[in-house]
Amino acid sequence: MSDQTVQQLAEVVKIPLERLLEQLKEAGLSANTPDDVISEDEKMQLLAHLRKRHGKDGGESKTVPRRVTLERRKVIEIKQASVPGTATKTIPVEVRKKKTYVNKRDLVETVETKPPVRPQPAPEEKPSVPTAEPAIAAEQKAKPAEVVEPVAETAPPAVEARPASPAEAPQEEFEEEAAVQVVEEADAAARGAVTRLETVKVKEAKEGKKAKVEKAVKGKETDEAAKKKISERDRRVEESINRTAEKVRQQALQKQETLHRKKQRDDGVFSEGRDAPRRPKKKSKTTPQRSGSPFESKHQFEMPAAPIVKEVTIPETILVSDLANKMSVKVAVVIKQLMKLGIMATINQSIDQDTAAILVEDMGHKAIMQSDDDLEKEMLAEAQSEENYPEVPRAPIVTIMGHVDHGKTSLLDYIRKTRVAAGEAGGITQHIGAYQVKTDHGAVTFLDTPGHAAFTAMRARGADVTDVVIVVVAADDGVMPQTKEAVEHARAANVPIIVAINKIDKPDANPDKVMQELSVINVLAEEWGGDTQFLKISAKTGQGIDDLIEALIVQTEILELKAPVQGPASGIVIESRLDKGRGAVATVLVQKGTLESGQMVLCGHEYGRVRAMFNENGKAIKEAGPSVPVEILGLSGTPNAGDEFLVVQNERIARELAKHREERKRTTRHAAQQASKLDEVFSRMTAGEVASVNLVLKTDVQGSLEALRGALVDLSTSEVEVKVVYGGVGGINEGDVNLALASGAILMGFNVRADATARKLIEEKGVDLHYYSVIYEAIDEVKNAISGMLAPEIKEQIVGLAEVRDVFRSPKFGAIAGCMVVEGYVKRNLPIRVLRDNVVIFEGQLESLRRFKDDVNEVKMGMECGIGVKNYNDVKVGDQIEVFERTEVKRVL
Ligand SMILES: Nc1nc2c(ncn2[C@@H]2O[C@H](COP(=O)(O)OP(=O)(O)OP(=O)(O)O)[C@@H](O)[C@H]2O)c(=O)[nH]1
Repeated sequence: MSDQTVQQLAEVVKIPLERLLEQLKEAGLSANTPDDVISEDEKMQLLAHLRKRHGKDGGESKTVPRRVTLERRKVIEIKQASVPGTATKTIPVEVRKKKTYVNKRDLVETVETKPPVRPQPAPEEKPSVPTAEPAIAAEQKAKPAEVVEPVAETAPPAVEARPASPAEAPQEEFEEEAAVQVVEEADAAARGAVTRLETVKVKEAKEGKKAKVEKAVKGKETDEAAKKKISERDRRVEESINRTAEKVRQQALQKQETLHRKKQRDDGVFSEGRDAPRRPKKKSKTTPQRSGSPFESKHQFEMPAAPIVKEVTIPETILVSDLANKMSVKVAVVIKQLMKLGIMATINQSIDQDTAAILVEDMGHKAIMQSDDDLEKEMLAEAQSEENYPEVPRAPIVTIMGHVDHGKTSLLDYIRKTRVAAGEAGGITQHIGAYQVKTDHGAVTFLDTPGHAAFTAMRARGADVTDVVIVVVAADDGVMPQTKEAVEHARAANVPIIVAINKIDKPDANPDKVMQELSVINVLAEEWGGDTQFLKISAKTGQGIDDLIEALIVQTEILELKAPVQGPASGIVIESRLDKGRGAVATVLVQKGTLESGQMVLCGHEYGRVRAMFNENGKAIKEAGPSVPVEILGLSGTPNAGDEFLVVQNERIARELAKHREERKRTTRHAAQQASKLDEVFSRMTAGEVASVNLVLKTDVQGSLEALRGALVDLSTSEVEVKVVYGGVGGINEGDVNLALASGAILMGFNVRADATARKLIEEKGVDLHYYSVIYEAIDEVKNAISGMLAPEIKEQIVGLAEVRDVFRSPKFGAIAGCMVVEGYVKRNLPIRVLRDNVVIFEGQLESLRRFKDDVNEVKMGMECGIGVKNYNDVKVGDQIEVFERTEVKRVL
């Protein structure tokens, strides 16, 4: 561009001449008339002045400083000759790198890479006092600017006021779209947050979204429309967030409610099984809330305003913990209540039905008594078919008893050998605890457990299987103590007796003597006017054995033994064992119905499907009818001999019943222990429960047995009968305990003690055992028990037991027993008894108690000591010294 006059310049830049002259003057230029020539340099001088002045005035200073604050902005001056031959022009250029525009505090400038959009003035609002500056700067537009941008402030207002260029319009749309997208993203983020049930995150998303939206929208424009958009988006975002937050809250509430219910269930609020209120069905996700606030469903369980009266079913015995559970209270509460009733019980202790009932009523609930039998009957009724099947005659079940060596085993062997093995040629005879023999008149089943001990042990477990007892007496030996025991045990069980006088082949056999001796104990032969069949046999030669079997058949006819053949089987477990290869093997005796292979059976507290059945010859069989012993495989475990077995319809019932029995076994132990206590005779008598007091009596000598038996039986009144179910001489053994258990009897030891095995059983089963050393004490106690006048009891407690291992003679003390204390402790000043074979042979005091050379007061279990017994010098090795203590116990009825 060549030099111009002021007039020309004014025309070019389109400002009044006067104004230009004035500006020239202000700039200190010499040109002051319209015709003065202005050089290029002067033009630049004028531009610089104007710029300077604008900077001072503010004009665009509001925007400039914001921009110049950008550190990366670089202003350079480019010298360029716009027209060849003319002087080069200096163009100030501001270089801004896009990235460096980021200004965190002012987002408007961060987003923009172009000059900020200002409110567009209407064309007439053009500045009334234009300056030369824009015109000069406008020239820069022509220059190439790929990497540089024109300085924003050099753009004339007209340029700024023009509508957005076509290039800017899509950019604007894009930004709007971006903003919407941000909103959508935020929404999506919020939805994502909702699904994770994280309210906090939702909040964050909310804030994040807002910021983004603001950024985006502000970056675009700040006019009213934009604000409206922002507020509209804000509202939408807000709504979306609120919606998601609401969802989150509802889900949290649902979760809370579920937990609340679970806790209530755990606390036992709904612990009443079937009676418990049903849980409301879980709402499906799509099901809308019924109405109102989402908190509506939170408290479906409301604190009751009045105490809840529960109907508490109480079985015969119940564990403290179970009782607490049934009343939905803590165990500690029940224990406390029991203490108030004077009962100290622990959580695992079982209490009887009456106590439980009192406690339940005390706690404001209703007690419903339930007998275990009822419960089991109910379950059994469900398990078994109700149908009554016709009964047909069945084989008798026979047990052989007798004294040692009188020929029980020989008799059984002979019968089995001749009858079973012969009949089942090739079969491998095996011991399965019972077997059946076929005769011309019918079959007979023998229990292969000879002896009254096994018989009574079985009875003690509640299994009265035997129909007939054969008492074997050796003709050359006569009636012996165990012969009498056998008779008494058979009588206690109310089982008819057949006497087999064995060894008749022997030259010194004297059957008459046997008959005579038996008549003394009231076993009278038919030919002597009695009702007992006597057979003379020889287990060795087989003489008379056919007659014996025939007699058995006759007895069966008299007894009219019958059982149904049809229907589900039931019976008794004879014995069981665990076989390495076959698992649990049980011999069962079918009493009713027919047992078939493949059926589900319940045996005591074991159950299982019968995988296979074998008879006594090891032959697999498919079914077994009444009185048939059979070995079965497939049970879950080994049941006890004497357990009942029965066929049930399905496994579920079998499992439930087995579990119930197991539980009952656990809880009824305590109850069983109280079954036959002398203390309770009167109360049970008055309650109409007992009409007889059964006693098992063991004494030191025959004389005291007879005296005691007679005196005790004489105590019988019109209301109660005192029965000595068994009386014998000698220490109390396992058989005696089993007999007492089987016949609900009280055990009495007169100057005798129970042996170790018997003591263990007594403790385990809780049999009531009383020791006496004076006859009238025993008589008085039974008398008082049945008359309800129980005097304070002088209770003897055995505190220790020492075994004599050696005996020394001392000139000073006489016989000194070198002992080992095997139970409890030995105390010097306590009374003692000397026992020989569990029979009391001396009662007195200790003279000396020593450990090594020292006199001591007490010696504990596991220690050795020297004992001198006062006034007794006959202590022998193997004797026992029992130390006891007498305490007075007040009786409570
Ligand atoms: N002469 C003869 N001897 C017999 C007879 N019965 C058994 N014996 C013998 O008597 C002895 C004892 O017989 P067992 O059958 O073992 O007697 P048990 O009663 O079973 O004996 P325990 O099992 O110890 O109680 C054996 O030596 C038999 O051989 C018989 O009828 N005549």
